[in-house]
Amino acid sequence: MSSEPTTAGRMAGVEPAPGVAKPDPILKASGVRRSFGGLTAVDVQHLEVQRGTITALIGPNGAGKSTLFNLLTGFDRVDAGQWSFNGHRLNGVSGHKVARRGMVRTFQLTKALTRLTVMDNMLLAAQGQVGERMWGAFLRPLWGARERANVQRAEALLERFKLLAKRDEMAGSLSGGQRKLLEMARSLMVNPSMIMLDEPMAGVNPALVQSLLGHITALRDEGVTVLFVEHDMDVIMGISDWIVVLAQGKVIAEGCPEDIRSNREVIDAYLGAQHDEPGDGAEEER
Ligand SMILES: Nc1ncnc2c1ncn2[C@@H]1O[C@H](COP(=O)(O)OP(=O)(O)OP(=O)(O)O)[C@@H](O)[C@H]1O
Repeated sequence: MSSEPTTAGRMAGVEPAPGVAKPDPILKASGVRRSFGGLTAVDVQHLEVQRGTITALIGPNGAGKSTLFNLLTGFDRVDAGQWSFNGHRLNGVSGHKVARRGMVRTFQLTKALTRLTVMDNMLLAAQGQVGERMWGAFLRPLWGARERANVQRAEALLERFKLLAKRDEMAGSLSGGQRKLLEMARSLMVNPSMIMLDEPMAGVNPALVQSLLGHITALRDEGVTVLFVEHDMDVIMGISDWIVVLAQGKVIAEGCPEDIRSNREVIDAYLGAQHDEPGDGAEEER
């Protein structure tokens, strides 16, 4: 174990260039395109995600981040391209099967899920990906050996995410931050090797941000690969091992936080678009 390179060590020799090859990619995508009418939402020539890292996917509003997440996880169909996870092609594989292969994405609590208890949310997630076949899951007998194991796993995860006391409460009664914790806990029910988080800090009060950040880095340290979309630059710069910048559907830059911070193209495309006010960029709003 001592000869294992650290995360930073593994990324140290990687050139900060769009589409660059990684030493041990868990996810590889090539020529992935998706249009809506005349609008090309995603047009990624090549992208690799290094195993065991926290990789941020950033970009201005409408850059295609959520669409790319949906495509890679089987919740939307590509117009062209292929991608593989752990060396297996994922084209045409449905969302819940992608999850079973170890790549999960978090889902916001839908209205229906807020009316279930925290524990039921966890148990549904164990059946595959939440959002699909959820009612079908209830029709199956719940108390086999597998279900008991699921309850145990759910309890352990709820304890880890400090939600065990809430196990029998409706998910809808949780605060914004607790919902994010539940979304993360739920996605871990299938023991994934990669987790994709869509804006994990959105709507979270500052006191819980540190706790969420701690959970994300702990997952990485346990070997789970994390890919996340986020707008908060402090969060992005603080925990990312690698950052991929998307603009108008294309990867325009990649690199470690220091590379990205000083990348002129990123500042123009991302920060320029984020801050509508003309100025010298010295002031920080909000
Ligand atoms: N189902 C859809 N039908 C039509 N257009 C869509 C659809 N989904 C996304 N788009 C468009 O595709 C583009 C990319 O959207 P997407 O939501 O992927 O961007 P994003 O980077 O996640 O943005 P944000 O940061 O605002 O969430 C946008 O112009 C959006 O309006």
